[in-house]
Amino acid sequence: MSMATSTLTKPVFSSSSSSISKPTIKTSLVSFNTNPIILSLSKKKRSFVVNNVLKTVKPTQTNDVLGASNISKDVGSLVSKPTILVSEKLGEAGLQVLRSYGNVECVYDLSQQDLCTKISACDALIVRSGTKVTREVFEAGKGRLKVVGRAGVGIDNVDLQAATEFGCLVVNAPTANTIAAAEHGIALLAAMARNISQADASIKSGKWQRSKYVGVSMVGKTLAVMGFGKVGSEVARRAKGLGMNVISHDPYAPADRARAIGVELVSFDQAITTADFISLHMPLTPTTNKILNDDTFAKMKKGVRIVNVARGGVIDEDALVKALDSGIVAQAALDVFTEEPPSKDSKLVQHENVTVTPHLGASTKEAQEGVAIEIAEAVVGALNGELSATAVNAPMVAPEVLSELAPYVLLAEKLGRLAVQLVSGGSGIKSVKVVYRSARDPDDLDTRLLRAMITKGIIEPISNSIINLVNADFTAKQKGIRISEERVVVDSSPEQPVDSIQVQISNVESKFASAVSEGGQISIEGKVKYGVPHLTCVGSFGVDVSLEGNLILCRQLDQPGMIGHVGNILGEENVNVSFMSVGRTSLRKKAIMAIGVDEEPNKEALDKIGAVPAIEEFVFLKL
Ligand SMILES: NC(=O)C1=CN([C@@H]2O[C@H](COP(=O)(O)OP(=O)(O)OC[C@H]3O[C@@H](n4cnc5c(N)ncnc54)[C@H](O)[C@@H]3O)[C@@H](O)[C@H]2O)C=CC1
Ligand SMILES: O=C(O)C(=O)COP(=O)(O)O
Repeated sequence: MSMATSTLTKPVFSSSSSSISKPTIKTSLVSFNTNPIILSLSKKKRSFVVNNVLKTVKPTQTNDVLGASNISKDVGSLVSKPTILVSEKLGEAGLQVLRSYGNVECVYDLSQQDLCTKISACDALIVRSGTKVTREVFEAGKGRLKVVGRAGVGIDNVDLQAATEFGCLVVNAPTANTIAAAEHGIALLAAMARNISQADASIKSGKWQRSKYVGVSMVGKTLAVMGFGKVGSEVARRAKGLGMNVISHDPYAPADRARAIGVELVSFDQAITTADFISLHMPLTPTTNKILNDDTFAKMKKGVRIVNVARGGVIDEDALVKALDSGIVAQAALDVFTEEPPSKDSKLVQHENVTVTPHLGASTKEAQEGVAIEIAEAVVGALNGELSATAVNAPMVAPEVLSELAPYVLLAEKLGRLAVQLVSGGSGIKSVKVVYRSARDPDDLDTRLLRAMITKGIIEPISNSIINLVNADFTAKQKGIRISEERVVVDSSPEQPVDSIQVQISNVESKFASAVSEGGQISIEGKVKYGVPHLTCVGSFGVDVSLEGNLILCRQLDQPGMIGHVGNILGEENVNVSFMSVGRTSLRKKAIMAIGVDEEPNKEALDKIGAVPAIEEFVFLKL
């Protein structure tokens, strides 16, 4: 089969028409809700037309993989600044970063109901540990809430599953409060060993009880650090400086990192049975929930001392009270509680052998400023459509990979969008196959971003879902769409990450029969040329049309004058043609004409195209 392609940047006008056979399959306009019209897309600014007025907005990334330009389908919200709700105290430096970007509302101590009400008008939410970001919050923020920033490490107060389902990115600030938390752990350890808070309260109540508050020494004692991550390892380092023998349990920590600071990694049981002091530094997860309980306390050395600056939930608090009462645990120093604040009459808090602080681990001036800046930058980046290095519920894509893939991301989304419009009925899609042709080794090509954007292109036109890198796979699965990928190594330049992307949709009827390949699937293929996405193949027909504006695909008998004829019709209706390309299977037989148009042709124009006798079928597609 020979395939010839000719490409013209402007239509060639000719009045010749032909009167060969009647059209067989005709289709009409496919209309979708689309995003605001982006008129200029430069690194410096974006311009939008709203009520006939040209407006510009802050710089944004062109590779908007998080769908930030899709925050709302309302154009007005795009030209106004995003609204960022800060629901807990945040350092001033971070607030300044946020204020220079959006409207910042700081409203603290919101009830769950008030948070849900407020969130529906917010693009971003910044929280610390005190705000419960539940499924209801994500439901209320649906369609607008784009990112939740956790100004700190622990994200156990955020329903990550719900965030993912609603396509909301969750970012945290994992590094800026490490030292503060470690220092607080050490402070609690020393304060507990020397009865500082109890002695302080005693002397302030007029007593002088020197013999009552004899403490224990730390030097030479064994400290078990449970969780050898950022905080745990800094606690270990400091405890070594105090002359303690430090062991650690962390199933995921590399032994050489521990060894480097003189810490032995041991099993959970070995840690808790040999320790004089236990310091907890693991996240609260279903596995670590109540990891210290009746059974584990029973295994500990009598008189063990426990520090918790991780999360209250890692300890069964009732079991700890029992262990304190029985003397298994001599003392505990707690910064965190299952319920915060704990009830006033909490037996644990009131226990004379317990030292407590109100979740102060991260509360140093330095840490709060650092965390605030870290989270503000991550949130602003996310609102710009960038992927954050601290994304908690999205695949990490390195910035260099992101920038390299940028034009392919656009191509992927447009191919998905085109492919779905070729399906008759626009629904019932079960199986999508994506074929990437690339000279790269498959290990050097991260296709998650491309797959997500194809999924976005396929699903968004046929549903109310807003798809981005966060929720693409989840939503596809939920809608019963199986997306498989195939890599074909081709002999082209490995400089380019991808040579071509082909999207195939199987087991569906097409409203444009020529888009169905010999294998029976709807199949379209595209390439990036000079940084611009192009459609290069429709079914078995080769074409070459840049994927900008809208597209008309016509199948006609290959004969002179067709381009001019259709171009004339569009010209008469004031529709500007940006690109034209003809692909044919063999001379004077069937040909496909791909016409890029800036405007959406009206019904009359489309009817006139349909009435051209040589045109057998056509479809208008919105990109
Ligand atoms: N009290 C406070 O104000 C603060 C509390 N934190 C809490 O401290 C904890 C640790 O924070 P980072 O060190 O920054 O996190 P990280 O992620 O660097 O370290 C956590 C470590 O726990 C380990 N881990 C996971 N499951 C474990 C298990 N079952 N047993 C033992 N180890 C396990 C992980 O492998 C990881 O190495 C978090 O829960 C965080 O929320 C952090 C900062 C301040
Ligand atoms: O970063 C963490 O995990 C913390 O626990 C700190 O919490 P906060 O931001 O002080 O409410």
